[in-house]
Amino acid sequence: MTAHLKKAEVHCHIEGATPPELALRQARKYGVNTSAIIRDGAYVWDDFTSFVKCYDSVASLFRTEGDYALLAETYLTELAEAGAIYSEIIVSPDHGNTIGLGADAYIEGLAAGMEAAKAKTGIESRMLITGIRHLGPESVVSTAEYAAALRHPLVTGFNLAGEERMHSVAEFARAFDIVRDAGLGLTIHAGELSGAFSVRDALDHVRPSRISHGVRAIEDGDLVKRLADEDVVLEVCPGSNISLQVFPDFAAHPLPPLYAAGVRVTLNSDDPPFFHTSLAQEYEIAAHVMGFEDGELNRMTRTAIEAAFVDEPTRQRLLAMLHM
Ligand SMILES: Nc1ncnc2[nH]cnc12
Ligand SMILES: [Zn+2]
Repeated sequence: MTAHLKKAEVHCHIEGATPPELALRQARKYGVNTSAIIRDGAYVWDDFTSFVKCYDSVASLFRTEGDYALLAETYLTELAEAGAIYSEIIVSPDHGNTIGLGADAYIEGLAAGMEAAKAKTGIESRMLITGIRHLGPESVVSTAEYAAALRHPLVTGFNLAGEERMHSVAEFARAFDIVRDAGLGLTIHAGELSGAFSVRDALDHVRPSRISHGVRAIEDGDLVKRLADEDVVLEVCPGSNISLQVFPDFAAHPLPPLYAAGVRVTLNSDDPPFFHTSLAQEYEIAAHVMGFEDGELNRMTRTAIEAAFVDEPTRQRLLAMLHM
């Protein structure tokens, strides 16, 4: 059992955290037919491309500040009930723009939900704005410019998500330069759908402190050593990787050998209901399927706090909570 452990995660896409029941409620509110995206209470997709399509349809069910506040509050409250003290949610102002809400109202709605969850449960959270890779480098530069200018206290980082097999990392270097200069924390999806080369490219062109996934670094021993030597933190999402068939099963997942090689790793849920998981379940699988002991799981939680994009007093307060 891992229910008693304190937990933290630094990688969850907020629209991807929508419980199907909430999506159904939103669909009723807006008169949207969901038969193509939800069947028998579960999201319908069968590969990364159809996953993104389903994800975008779910995102389109959130149309007001209040809708986004409800989503953030719902997710973070449930996470806190599972023992989480900290969460970084990946947010995409592009979704706010697409639905006609606008980026500022999108961010303010999420922030209101994060504050409501904190008031109820104590959970601390931050937002990472993400560029969407398959929309291309120009779109990601605009998103980076928006993130750099925003200066919202709860927006502390930048990510690049989406179809990893499109474009080269080098094409996004300028976007990351913009947000680095603005003082945002940097992480990037790599080594999930693409191989070890994508992790090396990310390190060389973006210089992030963390990599979203990064697990396919296991294909290259020198790269694994580089990750360990350079203290790069991996945001590992085992349930997501199995659902998307990056690895055939949990027995083949590289989390244990990465950990054994001294790579700093964290446990994350990615898009929990899409991948039939939750942060609590990721801890359970790490314990009971991968064989990690409580002390090792606590070390992953500590790594998440150490690598979190928060100010130092907040980090010290969260680290102290791990000892309580
Ligand atoms: N697992 C994932 N990989 C890349 N982009 C995403 N967007 C939402 N979930 C994602
Ligand atoms: Zn992700």
